[in-house]
Amino acid sequence: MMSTMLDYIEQESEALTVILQEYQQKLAPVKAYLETRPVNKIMILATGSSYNAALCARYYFEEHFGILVDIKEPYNFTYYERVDPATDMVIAVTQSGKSSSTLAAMKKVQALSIPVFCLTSSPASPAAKQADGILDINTGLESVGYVTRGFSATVLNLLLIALMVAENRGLVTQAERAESLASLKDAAQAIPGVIDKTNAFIIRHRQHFIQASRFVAIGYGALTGVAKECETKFTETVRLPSGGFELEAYMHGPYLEANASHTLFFIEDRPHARSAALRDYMRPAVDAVFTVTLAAENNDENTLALDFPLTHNFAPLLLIVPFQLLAFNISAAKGIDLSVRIFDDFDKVLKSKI
Ligand SMILES: O=P(O)(O)OC[C@H]1O[C@](O)(CO)[C@@H](O)[C@@H]1O
Repeated sequence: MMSTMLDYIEQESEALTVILQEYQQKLAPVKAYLETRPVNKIMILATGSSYNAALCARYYFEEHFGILVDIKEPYNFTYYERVDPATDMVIAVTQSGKSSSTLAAMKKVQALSIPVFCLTSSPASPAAKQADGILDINTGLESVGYVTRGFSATVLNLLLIALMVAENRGLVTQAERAESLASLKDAAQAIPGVIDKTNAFIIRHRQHFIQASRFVAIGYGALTGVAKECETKFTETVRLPSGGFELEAYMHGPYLEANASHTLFFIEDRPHARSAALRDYMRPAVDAVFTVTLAAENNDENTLALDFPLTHNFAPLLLIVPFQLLAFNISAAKGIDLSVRIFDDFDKVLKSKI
């Protein structure tokens, strides 16, 4: 039987655990490259969910270790942008390995005699073949195009690359490295519990989610990537207007569209004063505000409290799961069959995937 999006979400815990066990082999080209030069600045080329995954991981590089990261949309990079001469390493992230814009951007970098790594779920794909080093996400491809397991696995691989670069540069002690790996393992193993809590939350608010007509997710720091992936996943599956915003950016224009038909999600790794202030301000203006947080229960029925403290930069690994489940459940409740392709000739006509 064909796997569903729900099957892939349920496989995340095991998939992340395997990645943690095997990343030294799967990401070996990174280690070999680091032996040739120290890396201080990385350029990531990615689009869609892969771009969102890079947003989730970037602050572990940057805020935690001081390793600079530029994330670029491949199409604009190819036609309008240049490589910063300070760039030490280029990683193209494409789960399918078939995104044409990412492939074209890789070729532009390589034409400058700069090597490009490809982080992909498909080591036999065109982008992987084009790469100077293949970094295997180590999950295999998903038969459902609306990736979930692959998204979480991409975030984890990028976090592990950050750790490898930091280790090479002497930015992390062996004790901190071991502690970080243990924390990532704990997070992977916490996913089944997150799924249970989310299922109870979805049952509680099912009627609301089914009739909602506009979804907005708001996050800060690494959680901006979670908000953006909520936008991507809801748009792809629920197929209603859905937006994902950085907290402060939402306050500069987007809030003005709010009305009584909006459902707002606030994404928090712990109690966050600025997020709470915006939530309190917006509550009377919209249909409902929900909070998805790693903090403990607070008796608010509109809060999904995962009660699993985690450092900010690892929080996306757990906080994305409720949005993946919401996307699956709301689309199912609306009778959308995700196994039926729509716009079936899109790639053939637009050639966005080869
Ligand atoms: O990571 P990839 O395979 O380059 O895909 C990027 C994006 O393209 C899509 O597959 C749509 O074509 C999205 O679902 C995905 O986020």
